[in-house]
Amino acid sequence: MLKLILADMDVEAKVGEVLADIGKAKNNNMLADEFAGTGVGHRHELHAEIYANYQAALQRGNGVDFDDLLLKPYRVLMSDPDIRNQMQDRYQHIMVDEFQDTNALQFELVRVLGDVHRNICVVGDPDQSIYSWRNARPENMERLAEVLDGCKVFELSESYRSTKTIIAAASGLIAHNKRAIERVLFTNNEEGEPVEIGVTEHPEHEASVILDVVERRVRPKTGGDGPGDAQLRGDLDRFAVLYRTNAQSRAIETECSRRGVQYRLIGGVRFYERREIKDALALLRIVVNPSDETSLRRIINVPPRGIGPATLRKLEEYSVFNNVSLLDTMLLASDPSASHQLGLGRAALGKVRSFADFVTMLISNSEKHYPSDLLDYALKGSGYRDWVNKDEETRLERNENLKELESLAENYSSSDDGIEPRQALSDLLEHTSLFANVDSMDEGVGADETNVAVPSETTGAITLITLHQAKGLEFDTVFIAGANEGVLPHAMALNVQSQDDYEAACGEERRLMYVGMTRAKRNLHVTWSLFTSSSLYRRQNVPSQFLKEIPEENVKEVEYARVPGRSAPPPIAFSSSSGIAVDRPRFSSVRRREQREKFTEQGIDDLPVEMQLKAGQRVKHSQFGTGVVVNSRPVNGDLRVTVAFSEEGVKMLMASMAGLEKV
Ligand SMILES: Nc1ncnc2c1ncn2[C@@H]1O[C@H](COP(=O)(O)OP(=O)(O)OP(=O)(O)O)[C@@H](O)[C@H]1O
Repeated sequence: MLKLILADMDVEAKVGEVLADIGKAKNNNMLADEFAGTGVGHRHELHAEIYANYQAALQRGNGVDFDDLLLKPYRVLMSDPDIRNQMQDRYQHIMVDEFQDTNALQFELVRVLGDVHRNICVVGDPDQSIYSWRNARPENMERLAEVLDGCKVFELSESYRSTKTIIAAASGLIAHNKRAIERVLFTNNEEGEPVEIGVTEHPEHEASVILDVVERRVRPKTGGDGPGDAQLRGDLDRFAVLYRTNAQSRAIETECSRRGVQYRLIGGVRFYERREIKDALALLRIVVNPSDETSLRRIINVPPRGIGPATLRKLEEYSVFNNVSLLDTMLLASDPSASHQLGLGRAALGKVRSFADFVTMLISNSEKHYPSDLLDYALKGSGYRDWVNKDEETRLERNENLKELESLAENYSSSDDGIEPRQALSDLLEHTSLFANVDSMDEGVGADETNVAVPSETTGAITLITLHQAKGLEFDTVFIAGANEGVLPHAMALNVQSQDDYEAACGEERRLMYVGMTRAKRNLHVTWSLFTSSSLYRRQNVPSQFLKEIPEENVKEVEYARVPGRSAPPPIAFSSSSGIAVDRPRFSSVRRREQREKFTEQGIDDLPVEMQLKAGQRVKHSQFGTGVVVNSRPVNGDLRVTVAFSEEGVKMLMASMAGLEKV
């Protein structure tokens, strides 16, 4: 929808940036005109204008976005005392978990709803705040204590989950963040094993190392035939592999498949994000809300029915110019003067009319037919079912998914409880909307056109999950994979404008690592890889800066691959299939300290020639253009460079990833 608005306005703006600004404004309780007044400059004015047009388009389509689901009720509560009283009376006790991840508007909603009875109980941990990019405000915890008179604060400092060593390791890491409250966790659990930090060759090798550890742990003392053994499969539930980005699951998935180890991929393509489910629900949504243009656009030419982009464009132009809905515009196709008005030829008009007639027929039938019959008819009548069946490769999976949706629709298809068919359809769609967006926050989630098989939610499988999604969960053994600089912390946190931005962004990445580490009950393994791949053209990685922040007395280092420049020979006995490590005795503390000091004290002259960028050096960047190095500092074998670009201003970059050319 936003792309269309930008095209109509004939302006160039980045969709992601505009949506982020609109979301931020809404989460901070600002309508478009209020947002306009909060800043200056061309970009701000443009985004404010786009926000206003976006809101008008939502209203035309009788729709709201997710942020409106907070903003609109809040505005109603604040402007209508009757509704406010009613709601305050209905919710006499309010409990909120993960309060550190609430935004400004959620805070206000809780405060207003609980203002009469004042029975508010919230739980949260500012050290686990990982959603600032969704406008979360960890300081809401302290603010609530300030605004609620007589509020009692209970410190929950005892961990019942993890071993002493894991708690100490995670606490040592998070102590590197600037924190408003320095919470000290303790546990009465056992001391436990040291946290294992393993260096591997490349992601495939890393996956292999992880699976080796799993296999060793689940292998029975006597009998059995490896993890394929039924008795052992239950064991696999105790393991989880955590990673920063969805894309990282590839290597681990492949290795699991290769070894026949069951895995459960969390955050892959979920049921409601699968293409056929979205298409089927779009058909039903138009029936309930004929002005829902997003849904109409989704299936107007799915399956292909000859209403191509050029025809759609003309329909949309007419719709926007005359301020009528897209479906109403399509219905004009029956009018004798339509060809002239819409600027469409006879063939195109016929196709538009035919589909518009089909949709109106569905709408009228929704008065008398319950959702399961209606869905069946919609899929057949629209040609969708035949279209799905044409694709040999995917038809089984897609039909199974549609069948599952029909089973759900059946739950809403009985006249026994006196609910009318149209109301039943609304109820069904409301149910699906709630589940369709639960926590689908992470990058990479929601692939649309190609469904990836998601292993069933059975027991007996390793969990593969992003760090963000692992929040709140716990496992006996946790692997944090890909602990490389640029991955964790993510490159986005490294390539920022200023030291303050860097500290804020890296602080959040550190909290993410902290969340990951505290998911482990007994064993924690953190791995990183020396190279980006096994190919000849691979690039060298740098270990995550977080690794050296974990107190060394809680760590055991294992070299599954030889680290260049380290004098000690790698204590590895490679098996024929993969690198099964023979544990290396720990460095003595003195030697380790010497090594670290050497590492951090490395000067610019020790770096590869192309990375030796000193103040005053002119450089060129593919995106930011030319600039001058203002400052540079070696960090962990890499170089943090501050560059003043003539067009784009000052940016802080990591030399290994920025691709800076000396000019
Ligand atoms: N009082 C208790 N006695 C024994 N075990 C407990 C107690 N409280 C919690 N646990 C156990 O400790 C573990 C962590 O508890 P819980 O998930 O409630 O913590 P949490 O504070 O929500 O953690 P996080 O926010 O880090 O996910 C669980 O396995 C839980 O069963």
